[in-house]
Amino acid sequence: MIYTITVNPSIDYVLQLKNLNTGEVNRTQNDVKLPGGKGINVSRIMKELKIDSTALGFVGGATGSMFLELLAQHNLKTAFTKVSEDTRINVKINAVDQKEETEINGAGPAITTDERQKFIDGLDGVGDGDIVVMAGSLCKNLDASFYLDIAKKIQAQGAEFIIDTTGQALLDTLPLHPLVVKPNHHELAELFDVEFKDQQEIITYARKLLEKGAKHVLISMAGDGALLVTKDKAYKANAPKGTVINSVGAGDSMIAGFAGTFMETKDPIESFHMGAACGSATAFSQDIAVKEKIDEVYKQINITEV
Ligand SMILES: Nc1ncnc2c1ncn2[C@@H]1O[C@H](COP(=O)(O)OP(=O)(O)OP(=O)(O)O)[C@@H](O)[C@H]1O
Ligand SMILES: O=P(O)(O)OC[C@@]1(O)O[C@H](CO)[C@@H](O)[C@@H]1O
Repeated sequence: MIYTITVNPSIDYVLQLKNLNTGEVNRTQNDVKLPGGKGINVSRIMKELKIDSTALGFVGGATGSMFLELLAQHNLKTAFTKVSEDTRINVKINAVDQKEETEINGAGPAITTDERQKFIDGLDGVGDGDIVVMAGSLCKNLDASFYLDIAKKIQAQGAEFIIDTTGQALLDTLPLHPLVVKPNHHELAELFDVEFKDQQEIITYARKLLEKGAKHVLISMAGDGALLVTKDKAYKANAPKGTVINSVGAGDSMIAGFAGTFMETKDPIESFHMGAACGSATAFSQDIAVKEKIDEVYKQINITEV
């Protein structure tokens, strides 16, 4: 079984307007509310790929109830831990004429010691052969060691983990050998406090994540595609041409496509191909991509050694 952990899920309030004028009243052309959060997006893509997953995390308050209602439409298996503070609302603004996406993400609820413990105890059933995907920001009073504690616990129970987070929280988990890490190229540069001049430098720094313990390293580069870097090789997936509608969740979709395919095939290149297809398919969709879109985009992706 794959478990996804979204510590800090959200209602994603996606607003589309022609132009965003800050300091003025702006009116939307179209708006939707989606059940958001990185692990949720991973579970949603896995559902499209017919791969079973259970979504875990903290939910609370009236916004938490609405989040669960929105999520119910997707028929995912879930086991959330209830908390007393409200689930956050994240605002995503797509200014169509300006071709600009602006995101404002809430801080999310504070988690009490009891709620934290209840969540950790809920992982007792995770075991041999399971994969746990941990993705997204932590709630405001959870320290960076939260992911590390989970990784240690589920590993002791025989499961593997994938982590999609940034900064020190990511670096701390590398000695535990995560199955996959997927920083985007900006996050990779920040990790090492460098600026990349070319693709070769990105590959060099991605390899440092392998040296520190990651089993597979993907680097996503939005409209420039993605890289899969192994000890002695590197592969590039192109980003097919298409109309970008809402790229929120493209990175999560890539992780879902990679992890789901890897669990079934153990073939990193085929998994990368599917990951890239899911990422671009989501960028070309209003919401997280559906299977038909993924299949269409898959045929337009080429994986080349670089
Ligand atoms: N404009 C685009 N055109 C085509 N493919 C795209 C585009 N944006 C994203 N993708 C695909 O999706 C992958 C993941 O996107 P991106 O690099 O934006 O991830 P991210 O920064 O983790 O995003 P997020 O946090 O919003 O999920 C890219 O590597 C690429 O394959
Ligand atoms: O604030 P975080 O946890 O880093 O990111 C949360 C978020 O931006 O990530 C998803 C897209 O990747 C969205 O569904 C959600 O709103």
